[in-house]
Amino acid sequence: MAINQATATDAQQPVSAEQGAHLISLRDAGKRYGNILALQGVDMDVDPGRVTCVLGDNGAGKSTLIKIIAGRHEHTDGEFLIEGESVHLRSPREALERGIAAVYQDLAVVPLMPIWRNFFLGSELTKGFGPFKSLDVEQMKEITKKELLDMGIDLRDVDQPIGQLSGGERQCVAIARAVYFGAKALILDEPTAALGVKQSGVVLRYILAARDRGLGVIFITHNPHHAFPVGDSFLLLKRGKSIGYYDKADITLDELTAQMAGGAELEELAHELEQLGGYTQDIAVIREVEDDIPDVPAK
Ligand SMILES: Nc1ncnc2c1ncn2[C@@H]1O[C@H](COP(=O)(O)OP(=O)(O)OP(=O)(O)O)[C@@H](O)[C@H]1O
Repeated sequence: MAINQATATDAQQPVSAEQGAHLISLRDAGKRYGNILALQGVDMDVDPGRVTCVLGDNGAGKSTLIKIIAGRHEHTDGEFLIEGESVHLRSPREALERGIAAVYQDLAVVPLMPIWRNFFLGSELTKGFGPFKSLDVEQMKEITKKELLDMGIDLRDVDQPIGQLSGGERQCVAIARAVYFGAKALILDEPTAALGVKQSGVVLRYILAARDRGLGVIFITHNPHHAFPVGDSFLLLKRGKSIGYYDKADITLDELTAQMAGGAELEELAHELEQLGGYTQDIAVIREVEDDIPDVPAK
């Protein structure tokens, strides 16, 4: 199997603030918690209008990576650059001020509040002055409706409680919200992990919509079948280390799946089982389950 590992683009070139710099770059980046090395040697780039996928199993280091980029934990090794400037983010607010928004799996929504209220939560529009100041409900409803429609999300009624939406729809509202509030980079933390095939397809479509709006999207997932159709580049993590960084042109879905499943480990297991009494069929079944590709709706 020939896999061309992409050199982390321009990895060694000096990037001085600015022109031609990537929106986000990590160079040999890592994170230590005391003696524990949670993440090491990560090179990746995020660019406007592109989807960078981060794949890895449990404990691979995905959460640690998000925490660094979203400003929740400072990196301890290597470099983190935003538009060419080397940074150490100290809070999610700092990340937001630099245009990096994160949408987490357990979305912070108020289920009983209407969709429009959740859309503007913490950034409510007001009208009038002084004692006559009040929430501009009509405008907030109108903007919510328009922004959702612009992303291709047609919800009948923005007045309904957000808790009545499906998990996938809620993720989509969060994506539209980040786009409206001017995010340049959007981190999506396993947005399809808890969803069925159909809902996952819906979320994947909005990932592409955010990309088409010019955002640099970082899509965290453990599912290569979700990553491959929407991704432009793929960072593979395993036990806190980068095991590959590929451009789409340099890897196929089968190769990505094999890398994720630990192709070599599976072969070894097949060999061992065979010696124990020929259970190679079990391996075939494992592979079939892994090949269960969900439908991704056309853009
Ligand atoms: N605060 C911490 N202190 C010490 N070790 C940590 C801390 N956070 C993460 N780790 C360790 O770093 C490694 C990577 O963990 P991380 O949570 O980033 O993986 P993950 O890919 O997000 O896994 P999962 O999908 O299971 O959430 C693990 O070995 C974990 O035990």
